[in-house]
This record gives sequence, structure tokens and C-alpha cells, in this order.
Amino acid sequence: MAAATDIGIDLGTASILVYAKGKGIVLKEPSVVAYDKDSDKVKAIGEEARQMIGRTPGNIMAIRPLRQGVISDYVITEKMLRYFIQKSMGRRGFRKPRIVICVPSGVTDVERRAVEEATYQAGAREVTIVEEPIAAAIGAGIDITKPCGNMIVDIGGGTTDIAVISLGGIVVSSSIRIAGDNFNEAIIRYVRKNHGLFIGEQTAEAVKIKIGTAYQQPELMTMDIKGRNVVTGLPKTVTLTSEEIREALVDTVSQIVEAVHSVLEKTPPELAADVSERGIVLTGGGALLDGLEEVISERTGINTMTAENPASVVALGTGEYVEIMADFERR
Ligand SMILES: Nc1ncnc2c1ncn2[C@@H]1O[C@H](COP(=O)(O)OP(=O)(O)OP(=O)(O)O)[C@@H](O)[C@H]1O
Repeated sequence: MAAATDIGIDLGTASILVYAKGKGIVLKEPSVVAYDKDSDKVKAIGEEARQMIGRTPGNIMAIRPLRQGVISDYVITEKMLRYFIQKSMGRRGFRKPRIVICVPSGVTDVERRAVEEATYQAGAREVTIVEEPIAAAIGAGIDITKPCGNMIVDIGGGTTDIAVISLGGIVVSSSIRIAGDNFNEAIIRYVRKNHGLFIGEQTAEAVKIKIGTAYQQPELMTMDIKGRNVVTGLPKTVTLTSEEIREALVDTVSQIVEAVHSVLEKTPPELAADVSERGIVLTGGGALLDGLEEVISERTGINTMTAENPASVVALGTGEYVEIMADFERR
């Protein structure tokens, strides 16, 4: 019988979540590390490191060791994992945990092994790798062990994973490196081009959360933002509207929608029929962008809904994965 998981980790580009058996989600922090170039030392990890972004002296760099959902900086990732594992194990930390950790679907074997190795190095006794869409589906409450098609669209910070799942496995999938962070970049570009204003990532994120939308809304929302005038270099304030942000996001949103559409086109007919009956489920923090459900429903003709607490479902699913699969294999 497979061992039950001690902890499940959603190792995301934007954030890392840890699920502990019997406790639920015990940790949620940004996947950022503050690193001192001069002394070659890690200064802070997680929330503390995030506070340093854009405010660090020259010798301290705030780095996101995971770009697009896979490991780009192996050594730092391992340090970050070790810190979070210890933090979430608390006083039980004297025993090495069994860990289920997820990777985006479609990662290469080399990338998969890098995640596995980093997790062992960070102090795991046993490591199970699970693909993100499977974890997302479990976390969203879908019974993945039935011979029935379910479509999950997991929109994270760096990647969007689209998958049709049946009988515990992925039947068709696609992973595109376009997700929530690209919405921020699109907002930064738009504001520079149309308002002559430089804004940072944190401002763009705040705009996206407050007035960002993918769908035309009956009521216009506005937000004042501060930035630096492109020409004079001086501080300047402008007012943005939700309609402007919708325009700014159109291209990025449509790349996600088209990817969903093309996965549907490749789905075997019986499973496609299941999906159209059961609907498409959105997960991941990026799914919180207002109006995404409407745009996807309109383009595919399939009812689309967002999971409850979409940013937490992958972590929840990794925690439950081992037991569900063990039950399934025993049947
Ligand atoms: N209310 C919100 N509205 C729109 N976007 C949001 C909201 N809250 C969070 N996000 C976005 O969700 C994204 C992060 O999602 P999530 O935490 O699921 O990603 P991740 O798992 O770290 O990334 P990945 O799966 O790509 O590795 C970020 O781009 C963030 O800006």
C-alpha cells in the first residue's frame, strides 16, 4: 500500500503552498528569495524576501528561483524548499517527511527529476511527483478515478495548464507559458504606451486585482495609480478604467482561451461530451481575474466555473493524492 502523504507542496512560480495531513494548508508564501551577491548568502525567504523587491540595495537581489513553473535556479530552490518544509513541519521536524509535490503538465524528464532531487535534498524521506492538473482536479473536489472526462484549466502565475482527465490520468493536455504574470506585463506595457507612465509589477498587480477584467462590464470602474513619467522622469498620477484594462488584457486572455479551445478539439468525442455536460473548471490564482469564466464560456459554448479558493486547490490536491490513488489501485 502506498504511504499516506505527510505534506503536499504546490511549488508555484508566484507562491508556494504547503498542505499538512490533518491540518490543511499550513503555509502560503511568495516563492521569492533575497540573495546577497557579495557574501553569496541567502538573506530572506518568502514573505520577508518579497517585501524587499524593488527596495533592495545593489548587493541584495530578490530572485524568483522558479520561472514559468519549473526550476531555473536549482541551488536556491533547494534552500527555499528546505526552509518551507522545516517551517511547516514545526516541532515535528525531527522526522523526515514524505512529500507529494507537483510539476506543471508537460515538463521534461530533466525538469521533473530536478524537482524530485531538490525535494530530496531539502529533507524529504520519500518524494512523489504529481502533475498539476491532476492535483488541481482533486483539490477542486472532482472524482478523477471515474471513467468520465473533466476539464481543468489551471491558471497560475507563470503557466496555464489545460487538461482533460479521466480514470486518474491526463488524456489530453497543453501547458502554455502564459498566465497571471503576463496579465501584469500587459498592464505595464499598456500604461507606458497609452499614458506615458512607468509602473512597477506591484502596481500592475494591484490594478489587475482591483479593476482588471476579461469581459466587458456594464459598470465602469476606475483606479488612480502613481508612476514615473516616461519623458520627464517625475512622479505622475493617472486614472485608469476597467475598460482600458480589459483592452490591455485582450491578447493575453485570448491566448489562454485559444489554448482551451485547441485542447477541446483534440479531446476524444465521448470525453468531450462529458466535458460539455459537466462544464470546465478554472483553478489557480490567475482564475480570479474577473470575467474569465464568461469569455471561456462564450468561446467554447461550455459552461465554465471557478473552483472555490482557486489558488489553494493544487496544494489541497497534492495532500490528498497518494490516498486517492492508492484506493483507486486497490479497486
Ligand atoms: N484577485 C486576483 N485577480 C486576478 N489575479 C490574481 C488574483 N489573486 C491572485 N492572482 C494572480 O494569480 C497568480 C498566481 O496564481 P497561483 O498562486 O495559482 O500561481 P502559482 O501556482 O504560484 O504559479 P504556477 O502554477 O504558474 O507555477 C498571480 O499572477 C497573481 O497575480
